[in-house]
Amino acid sequence: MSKIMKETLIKDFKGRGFIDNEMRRERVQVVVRCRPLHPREISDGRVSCVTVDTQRSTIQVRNLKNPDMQPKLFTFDRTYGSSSTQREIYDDVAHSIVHSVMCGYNGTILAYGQTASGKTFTMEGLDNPPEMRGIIPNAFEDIFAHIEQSQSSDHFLVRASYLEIYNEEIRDLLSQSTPNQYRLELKENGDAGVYVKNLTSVTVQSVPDINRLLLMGKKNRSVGATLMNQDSSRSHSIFSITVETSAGPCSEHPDTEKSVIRVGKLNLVDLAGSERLNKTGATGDRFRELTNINWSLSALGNVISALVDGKNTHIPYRDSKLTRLLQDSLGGNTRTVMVANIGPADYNFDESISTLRYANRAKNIKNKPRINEDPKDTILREFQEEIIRLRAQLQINVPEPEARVENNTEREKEMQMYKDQIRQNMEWEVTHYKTLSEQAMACIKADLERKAQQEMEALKAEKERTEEEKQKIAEKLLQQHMELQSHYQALAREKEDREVLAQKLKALEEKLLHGSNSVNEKLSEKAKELAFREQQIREKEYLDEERRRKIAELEEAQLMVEEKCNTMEEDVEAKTRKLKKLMARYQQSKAEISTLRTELQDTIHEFQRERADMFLSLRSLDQQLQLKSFIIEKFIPPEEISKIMRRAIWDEESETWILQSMVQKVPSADGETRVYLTDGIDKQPLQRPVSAMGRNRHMCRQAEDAMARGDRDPRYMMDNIWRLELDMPERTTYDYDNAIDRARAETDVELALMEFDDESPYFSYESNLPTPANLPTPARPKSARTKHHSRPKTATR
Ligand SMILES: Nc1ncnc2c1ncn2[C@@H]1O[C@H](COP(=O)(O)OP(=O)(O)OP(=O)(O)O)[C@@H](O)[C@H]1O
Repeated sequence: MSKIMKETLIKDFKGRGFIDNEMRRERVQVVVRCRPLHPREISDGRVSCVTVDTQRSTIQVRNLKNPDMQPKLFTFDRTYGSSSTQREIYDDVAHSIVHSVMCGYNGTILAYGQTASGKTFTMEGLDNPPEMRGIIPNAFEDIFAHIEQSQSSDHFLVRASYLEIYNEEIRDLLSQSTPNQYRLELKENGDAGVYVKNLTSVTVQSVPDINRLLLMGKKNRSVGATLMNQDSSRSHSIFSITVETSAGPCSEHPDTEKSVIRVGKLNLVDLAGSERLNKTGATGDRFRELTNINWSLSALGNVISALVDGKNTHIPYRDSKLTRLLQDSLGGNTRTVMVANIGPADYNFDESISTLRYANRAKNIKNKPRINEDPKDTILREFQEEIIRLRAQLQINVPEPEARVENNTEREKEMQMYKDQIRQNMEWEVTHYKTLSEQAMACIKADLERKAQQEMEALKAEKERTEEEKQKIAEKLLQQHMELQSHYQALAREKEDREVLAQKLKALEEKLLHGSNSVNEKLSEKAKELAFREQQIREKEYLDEERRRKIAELEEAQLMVEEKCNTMEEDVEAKTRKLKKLMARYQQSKAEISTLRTELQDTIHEFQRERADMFLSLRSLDQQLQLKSFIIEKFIPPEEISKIMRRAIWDEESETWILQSMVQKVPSADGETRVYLTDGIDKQPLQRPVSAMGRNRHMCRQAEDAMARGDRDPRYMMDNIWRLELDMPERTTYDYDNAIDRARAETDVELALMEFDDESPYFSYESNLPTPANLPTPARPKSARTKHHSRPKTATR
């Protein structure tokens, strides 16, 4: 990031009062958006109880049921009324966070509020028309326009992931697996902090790419209809965009050979809506969803309170998956903005007040944002190194086969030249000898014949030699041809390899985005638009700041003028005015105290309501627990329960009970592995049963005893089993002559008559049924006469 950029950011945040100079800390920015009344609310005759003052960033809520009650006034960093536009919200709230993510900061934008208050509308908006798009799609456009605008030496790698927390389970919304397979675990390590193991992270190159991911994830999200919202989000969702930036040897680091890599992560969080249990009357799955939503939101509230309190050394991040995932955003190293959404309708008075209180507390959280510079294991660094390696591999010089072909043709030309010379010599000799006399000709002829004879012989010898040489040359040529062939093949293979490498290089280079590489008409237009908008935002901020400053100055000047009145009359008047002012202030303070009192009352009422809600869910959980204990007590033998309890271990990571394996393998001193059977305390070596002496097959204990008694009962003869407990089946009848059996029968009758008492809350007798004392003695069942079951008869062989 250039120095100017950094300074602008700091100035921007200081200007808004988010940065505390000494501590380098930054407040969580909190803005409130109040949506318009729904057509349904209007037709139901609902009216607005909310007044938004965008100039003073205040919001006032009146209780229309109780007009005597003082309206409640809250002040935030910014407030937006029903006429606010999506663009306005993005420019004021999200733009600077997205901007800082591009510079290597982490940023979080969080939408909070009651169900149907407009969280999803603020975060995602509508697809069409484009002006209705929310923070998430606008952030996509902004990120890619920033990349487009940056210098060509800068490289970027953009990745996206999308998850939801549904019923305290983390689900990967970009996974191709079926819903049951995409539940993920949370992990923590020093460098990465809290992260989700195996979460799908997709590299994206353009706005349409990332929009496709958002659409895909939205299809997988858990939504359902509630009384207030047809498409209510039943889970908290987090869309994360990680931008890795390689800034190249820049003005800040001129001597570095390697470029500096910065990693910024933007979390776009759409929380599930809070709802009162007793207001919705939800049952079944909806009840479970709602309990989990309220649970995690109250865990978030507890984290906010603990952070704001300042005295708390323990912040309960581990209470829910949501708070663990937002650990860095609340009190960590992230720039955070919370958008609290409310509905204006009078019947939502309680919920709106509760949301505003929640947001008011969050205003005081302080974070310590820092740039993530050169963190370990960045994917961008890996890609850059791989690209350098591939380029080097592709640049190795390979001699081209054409050169060899050229050599061959030159040799052929030389041969042709020699042939031409010999032919010319011969032609000259023939024309010279034609001019001589006959005698001389005879002499010459004889001489020539002799010479010819000699030459013939010499030629014959030469021919033979040439034949041999020709043979050798042919062999050599063949060998050369084969060599050439294999060389061509090697070259073809090399060419293929190079093509593969080039493709790999192209794919890698395409994943990296460059400032000027990605120039295309549309994007350039977008970049221009972005620059223009940025200018507008700055101007708007400057004007806002100016306006605030002028109001303060005028107020101050007014006071000064009043104080400077010289004449007595003026003095008296001024003093009277001052007195009036003091009186007004006194009245105001009095009113404030009474407001605080009513607020305290409200808080107590709210607390009582929340307690009632909690009690309701606790009771339901307690009932379920009692039912399970009841089933365990009545249907599982106590020794089995204690065995399971001994073997059960609480697994911190998966937050579930797991059963220790019954078979334990322990390496012994002699290097062998012994196998033991364990019930959690005792260990018995697991061995094959010993064969009875003189027998060639294993026998059970009963068979051995029977042998010892001399009993030759044939039913043990074929026993080849480890352990055989010949337990009798459970008794199903009672023996009324036996005192214990009689008591058991009476207890069973009592249990059959018991019902769950909502008030106590314990099991009690059904009120309209007779108690066991009044019961007539049940008729003695016939089978009860038998004291014991007769042993089942074994089939004789
Ligand atoms: N500022 C707004 N302008 C116009 N319509 C809005 C605005 N805010 C919300 N709405 C409309 O209100 C309805 C509910 O909004 P939305 O689904 O965003 O609520 P939510 O808070 O996300 O609810 P839940 O928590 O149940 O998911 C939608 O039909 C949406 O279009």
